[in-house]
Amino acid sequence: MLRKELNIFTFRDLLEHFPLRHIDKTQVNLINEINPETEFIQVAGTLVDSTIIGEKRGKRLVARIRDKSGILELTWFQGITWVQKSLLPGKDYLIYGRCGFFNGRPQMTHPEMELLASVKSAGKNFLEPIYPSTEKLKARSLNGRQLGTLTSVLLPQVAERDIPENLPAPLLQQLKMPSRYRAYCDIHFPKSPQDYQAAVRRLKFEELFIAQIRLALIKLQRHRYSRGVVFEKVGDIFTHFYNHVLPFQLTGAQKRVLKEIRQDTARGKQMNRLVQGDVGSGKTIVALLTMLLAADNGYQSCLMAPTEILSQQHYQGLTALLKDLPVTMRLLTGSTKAAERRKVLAGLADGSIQMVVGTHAVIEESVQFQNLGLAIVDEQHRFGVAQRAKLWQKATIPPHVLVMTATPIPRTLAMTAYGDLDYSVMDELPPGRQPITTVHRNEMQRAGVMDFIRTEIAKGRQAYIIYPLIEESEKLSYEDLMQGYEQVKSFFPEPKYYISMVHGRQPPEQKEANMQRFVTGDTHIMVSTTVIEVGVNVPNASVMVIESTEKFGLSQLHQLRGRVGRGSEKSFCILLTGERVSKDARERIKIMCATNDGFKIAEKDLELRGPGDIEGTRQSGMLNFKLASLINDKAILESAKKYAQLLLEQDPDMTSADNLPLKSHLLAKEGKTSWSKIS
Ligand SMILES: Nc1ncnc2c1ncn2[C@@H]1O[C@H](COP(=O)(O)OP(=O)(O)OP(=O)(O)O)[C@@H](O)[C@H]1O
Repeated sequence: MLRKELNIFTFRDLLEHFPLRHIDKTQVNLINEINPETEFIQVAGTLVDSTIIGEKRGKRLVARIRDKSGILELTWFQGITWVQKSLLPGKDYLIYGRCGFFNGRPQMTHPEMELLASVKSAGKNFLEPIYPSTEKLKARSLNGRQLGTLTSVLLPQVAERDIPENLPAPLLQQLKMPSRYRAYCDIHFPKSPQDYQAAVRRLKFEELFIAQIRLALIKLQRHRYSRGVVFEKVGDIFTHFYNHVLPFQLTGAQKRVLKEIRQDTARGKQMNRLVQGDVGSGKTIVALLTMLLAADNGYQSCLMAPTEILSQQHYQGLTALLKDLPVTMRLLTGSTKAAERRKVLAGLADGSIQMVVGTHAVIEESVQFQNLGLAIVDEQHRFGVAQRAKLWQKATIPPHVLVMTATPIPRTLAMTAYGDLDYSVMDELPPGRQPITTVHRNEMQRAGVMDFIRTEIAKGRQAYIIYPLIEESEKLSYEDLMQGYEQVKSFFPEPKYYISMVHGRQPPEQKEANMQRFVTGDTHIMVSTTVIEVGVNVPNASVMVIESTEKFGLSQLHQLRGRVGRGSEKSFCILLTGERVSKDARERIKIMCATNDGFKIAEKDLELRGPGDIEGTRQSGMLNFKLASLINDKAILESAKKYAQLLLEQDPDMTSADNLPLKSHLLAKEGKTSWSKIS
């Protein structure tokens, strides 16, 4: 039962099934004293009766408890039959749980219940642990409190040597943390709230510290043992481009990142850098300058984008900038025609093509480079780690890898999910950009929104109207899009207005042609699904209308909004919804209207959804912590990172006596025998 319900297989699993909270058993609330401010309550009373009421989805079990001051209703929606069987009317119970109010009366849903007699006879600690449990287990006398009985029997059998220390003693002393054994005892059965806090802090630190050590180690091993091609000079191509072609001054952030890349690529080790830049922060030019650096040093480079459209756009933009330079760039995607493909492959193999832009077609087996020195992945979270790894195998000395992402990730998440990469942030927008004004409008205000688009078009601007199409195959949203398109056409009739439409069901050439008409300004409005979400650059577009905003997540909304405000004109984002909007969607809209800062939005996204759902981090097992939270434990994480780095700086092989226990713990955890195998 424990296995099935809680994944508890061993004694260790039980020890690591940590309590949710502790309750002070001496504190009992009287029913008539409960008020809406009381969150958790503990009541002692007699079970009056229990009845199953309602039908189908409304079916529930309601029981009544009486103490000397009044009656309290308890409700269950799940495990109804199990629970009713276990309840004994006329007996005294101790009841614990979160209290709500319904029709002015206190009510508890799915409370913890225990016979008062058994609580008294057990004579437990006064700070009693409450464990996560399930309705099935509760009905089998293994509720959140009773699980504690199992642990209280187990823990005294466990000796200090069974839970050996894994952190270095000097570190524990410095941070005034309890031993690992003490922490395990105190997290279950603390003598005081302070002991409990100290235990939790120690165990959270341990989790985060070990994760940070592991990440730092991977990075360290790469810096130590990897070989990388050397870009030793800034040559004529780069210099000419920088002085004569580059159409603007680089921002401070662009210069800083370029400098970091210069350092990485000059030291004979493989670069593995993640550049995280907010939408429109100018990552493409940094990519191009790095490719020029590779060319100056006689190396080929490739730039991979997540979609055909983006590859084509990058290719067109970059070749226009390169036209007077002695380098050849080609495009290679899934839809490259066979004859052209053969030419590109031959050119890459004999070195006559120095740069290739494309989709993941670039990393297929058949693509051989003469001397690939740099691979840039414009990731936007669509390329998996496995694909990146594939790139590295293409050359005897692996190429430098630069991953660029336009989805800002909160610092805590980045430190954990990308801690093994070198990491730069581009948090500065090019000068002259005006903040985008974002507003929320509902269906009733649609005509006003269309009028607004007309006034912007009259000023020479262009507009996007975006529909949610979660899956391109989804019939319903496809029909929505088509209906929307007809509606937009009726508001904006030809020949005064022209509209482009782009969606995933179109053949690539048609998609590209429609896109191109919008890019060149031949059409005024782009009606599209989220295929334009990432990377499209039309600086003249000043209005972004998002239909059914409630269906989009925050980071997606931010990406979409980032398609406007890319020139010097004032831009607007209009978030359209139906009249009724869920609380969550309202919260997202509020954040979007309040800020344009992708990093702030990412923080909020993390708070609202938790780390497991944040885009790009899903595959990362690194984020599954038992106790630590990347939202609430920022300070512990920062300190774990600091001490992990310090430790490896002082003792990179962990050979000192103090660090040996940690080393063996890590190796055991990884199932490895030697240090160099951790990767
Ligand atoms: N330093 C700069 N000064 C002025 N304009 C710049 C600068 N850097 C880039 N730009 C321009 O800003 C626009 C956005 O740049 P780019 O497309 O590289 O952004 P990005 O970071 O890739 O954004 P996204 O991820 O949203 O596509 C482009 O039109 C580019 O030419």
